[in-house]
Amino acid sequence: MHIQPKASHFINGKYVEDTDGTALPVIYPATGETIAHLHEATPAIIEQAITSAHRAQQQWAALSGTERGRVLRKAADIIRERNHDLSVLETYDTGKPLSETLVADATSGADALEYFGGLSGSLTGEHIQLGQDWVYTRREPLGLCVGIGAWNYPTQIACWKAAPALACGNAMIFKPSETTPLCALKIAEILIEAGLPAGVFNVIQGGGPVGAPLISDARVNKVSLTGSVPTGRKVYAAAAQDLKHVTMELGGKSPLIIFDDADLENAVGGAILANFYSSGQVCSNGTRVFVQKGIKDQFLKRLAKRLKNAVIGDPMDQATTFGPMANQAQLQITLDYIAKGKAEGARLIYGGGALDQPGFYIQPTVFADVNDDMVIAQDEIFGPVMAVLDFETEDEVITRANATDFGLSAGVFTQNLTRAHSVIAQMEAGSCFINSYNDAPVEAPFGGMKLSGVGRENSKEAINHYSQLKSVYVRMGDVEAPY
Ligand SMILES: NC(=O)c1ccc[n+]([C@@H]2O[C@H](COP(=O)([O-])OP(=O)(O)OC[C@H]3O[C@@H](n4cnc5c(N)ncnc54)[C@H](O)[C@@H]3O)[C@@H](O)[C@H]2O)c1
Ligand SMILES: C[N+](C)(C)CCCC=O
Repeated sequence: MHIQPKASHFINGKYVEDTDGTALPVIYPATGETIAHLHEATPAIIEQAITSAHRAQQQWAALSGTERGRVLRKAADIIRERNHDLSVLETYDTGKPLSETLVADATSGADALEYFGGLSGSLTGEHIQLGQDWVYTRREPLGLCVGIGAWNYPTQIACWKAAPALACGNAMIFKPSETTPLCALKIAEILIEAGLPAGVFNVIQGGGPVGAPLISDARVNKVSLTGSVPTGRKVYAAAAQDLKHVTMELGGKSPLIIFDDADLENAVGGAILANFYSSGQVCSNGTRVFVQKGIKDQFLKRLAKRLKNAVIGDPMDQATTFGPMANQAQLQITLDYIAKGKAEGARLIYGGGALDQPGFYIQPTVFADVNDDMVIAQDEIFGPVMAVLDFETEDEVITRANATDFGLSAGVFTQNLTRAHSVIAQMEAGSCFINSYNDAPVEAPFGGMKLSGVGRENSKEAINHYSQLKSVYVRMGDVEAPY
C-alpha cells in the first residue's frame, strides 16, 4: 500500500502538484515519524480547483438525479470493497486503532454515498394548486460548495459533505485538515473511478490560509465546516460577507446524565464510548458525566475496573482498542487540561499522564468530584478526559447540563422511559441519546444547537442545506393590470 500519494491535490479528475507550496509533512501519530510529504495549495492551485469545479458543476447538475445517484452508489460499493486499505490509511492519517477504523470510517462514508445516492433520484419540488392558477417549485443545486474538514474523521467528514452536495447536483472543493490530508484524496480517486465527471469533486491541501480564499471567492456558493468554534466564527463571518449558505459542525462539551435507576454496566459502557472512543477526539463526546449521588461510588469503581481492559498500543494491531492522539499539539493541550484539573482540586480516579514511548500516547483519564465552575467542566478538551460530576435531583441536573454555550449532544441513562424522554426534550442539544451514546447513522440528522453549529448533516435534512427552492407562479388566465 502506498502511503505517499501521487501528488498533493486532486483537481479536475487528476493528481496535481505545485512544489512552490509550503511543505506539509504527514506524521504518523503512533510513532511520530513522517510518512508522506505534501505541499499546501498555492494561489495557482486554488484558482485551478475553483475554475474546474465551477465549470464541471453545470454538466453534473444537468444529469438526472438517478444518473447522479448511480455514480454515488458505485463509489459506495468500491469503498466497501476496499474498506481494509482505506481503514489502514485512516489509521495512518489519524492514529485511530484499526479495530475502530475498520467499522466506523470508510464504512460510514460508504453509507452516506449510498444513502444520498438513493435519494438523489427522488429530489423533487411540489405542485401547489391556487384555483385555476398554480405554483410549482424546483429544487435546484446551490452551485459550488466548499467543504472544510477537521482531523478526527477525515474519510467520514469528506463523505458526509460530498454525498449530499453531489446528490443535489453541486460540485465540491474539499480541504481536509492540514494534519490529516491523505484520506480525502482516495475518496476523490474512487469517485472518478465510479464515473463522476472530472472537476465535480476536488481536494486541495493546506490550513486556514488555503481555506479562507476559497470561502471569499465569488464563485463559491456554500461552505460546510467541521471544526472548532473559534474557526467556525471566522468562517461564518467570512461567508456572511456575501450571504453564502453555511453548515457549521463545531465543538461540544456535552452532558451525559446517569440516574440511579440506570443499568449500571450499560451506563458505564455508555460513558466509556462517550469519552474514550477515538482517544476522546470526538465532537459529540459526553465529557460532563453527571452521576446521581446514590450510585457514584459503584459507577466509579466499575469504570476504573473496565478501563483496565483498554488495550493501548500499536493502532495497526487489531487487538488495540485505544490509540494515540492525532497530533503532538492535541496531546499537549490535553496534558495541560489534566494539569488544570489537578490544580483545581478534581480527584484523579484513573490515568492522568502521557505514555513514555514514541508517538502521541496518553492514558484514558477520569476525574471525579468535578464542579461546574472548573475549567475541565467548561472547555472542550478534545482528548480522553472524563469529568464526573455529582447530582441529586432531575430538575437540578437539567439546569446544570444546559449551563453551557455548546449544544451538540446530550445523553441520558435511566430505566424510567418517561423520565428519559422528558429529560431529553429539555436538553439544549441537537444530537441526543437515550441509553446509548455516539451512534450516528446516516439516516438521522447530525448537528448542534447554540455554539455547536448551524444546519444538519446526514438524513433528508441535509438535502435542504445543499439545495434551494425556486417557486414558479403560473397564471392560466389573463393578466388584470390596474392601468
Ligand atoms: N460537530 C462535528 O461534526 C465535529 C466533528 C469533528 C470535529 N469537530 C470539532 O473540530 C475541532 C477539532 O478539529 P480541528 O482542530 O481540526 O479544528 P480547527 O477549527 O482547528 O480546524 C478545522 C478546519 O478549519 C480549517 N481552518 C482553520 N482556520 C480557517 C479559516 N480562517 N478559514 C477556513 N478554514 C480554516 C483548518 O485548516 C481545518 O481544516 C473540535 O472543536 C471538534 O469538536 C466537530
Ligand atoms: C460518528 N461519531 C463518532 C459520532 C463522530 C461524529 C463526528 C464528530 O467528531
